[in-house]
Amino acid sequence: MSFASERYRLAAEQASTVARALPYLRRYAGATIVVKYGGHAMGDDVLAASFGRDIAALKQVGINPVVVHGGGPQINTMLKRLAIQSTFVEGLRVTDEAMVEVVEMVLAGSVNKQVTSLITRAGALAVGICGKDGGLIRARKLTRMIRDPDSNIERALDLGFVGEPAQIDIRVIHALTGAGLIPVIAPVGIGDDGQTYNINADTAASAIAAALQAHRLLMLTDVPGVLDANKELMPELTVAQVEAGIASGVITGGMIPKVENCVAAVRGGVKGATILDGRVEHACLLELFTEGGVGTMILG
Ligand SMILES: Nc1ncnc2c1ncn2[C@@H]1O[C@H](COP(=O)(O)OP(=O)(O)O)[C@@H](O)[C@H]1O
Ligand SMILES: CC(=O)N[C@@H](CCC(=O)OP(=O)(O)O)C(=O)O
Repeated sequence: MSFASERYRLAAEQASTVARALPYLRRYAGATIVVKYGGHAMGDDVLAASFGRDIAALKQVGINPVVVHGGGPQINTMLKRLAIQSTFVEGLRVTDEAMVEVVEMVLAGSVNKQVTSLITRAGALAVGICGKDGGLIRARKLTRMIRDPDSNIERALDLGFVGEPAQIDIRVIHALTGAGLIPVIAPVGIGDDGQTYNINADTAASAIAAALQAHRLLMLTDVPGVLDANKELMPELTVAQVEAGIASGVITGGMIPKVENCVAAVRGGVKGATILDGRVEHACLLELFTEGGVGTMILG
């Protein structure tokens, strides 16, 4: 093959990739996409760099990504160094006064700046904030009820300074996106009394996506999506199917709050919430720029 025809072949290949992406670029032009980036995915440098490039690429093609990150494993590492024991109830970290200080330091400090740097290094401008900034997440103490299996009596569990979003003020997000910047949000909220609250990152992402009336919520995790009893990926789930999956014990553990937060997002007006594999390079682009997507979409 001559040099000229090889040059045309390569160019045709590249052009057809662009042509295939065009309908999706049109579909998502100007759309807000909230991406929840979990702490597990951050451990791998190659994947982390790929995540940063994907978010920067979304911005560069006229989409408005808003990143909400976790950092559970990073908090664990710091607590271990400080010799502080940590316990979880139904996937939530019981957070006392000493611990909430560490949680804020790690989430709103090192992790937030790490995620911001990933995106900025990829050529877009990201700004790291937490739920306290601009009054973004007003939180209230979360109370969890559990039923004693022996007595069948329900009682409230005290999780300490674990919060849930009471009110979301999106002005700071609009101020950033309006200036061409990408908000990167740590899930730490502020109570009416100024108290710092530790908020599960999936819950924060869902509440922010609903408040923004986002086009899509993408939850990056460490499985391909929601799997059925045969461990097969379920590409779509209705709210009724989610409820059935939990009732039958097919959806368990950390996947329960994840699907519930997706349901809350779609009920709150988000068009589609997807759980997808953050261990796959370019997971966000694969989900958004292909017809079927790759993960499990929870439909309203
Ligand atoms: N039906 C299911 N499909 C997929 N994963 C499930 C299912 N039921 C339970 N899981 C578990 O949920 C986990 C994801 O939740 P979690 O560990 O809390 O995620 P993250 O740390 O990303 O927030 C998976 O690693 C898997 O072990
Ligand atoms: C209340 C609560 O459990 N908060 C979480 C916040 C971080 C988080 O959710 O991080 P991942 O998404 O990486 O799991 C925690 O303390 O670990």
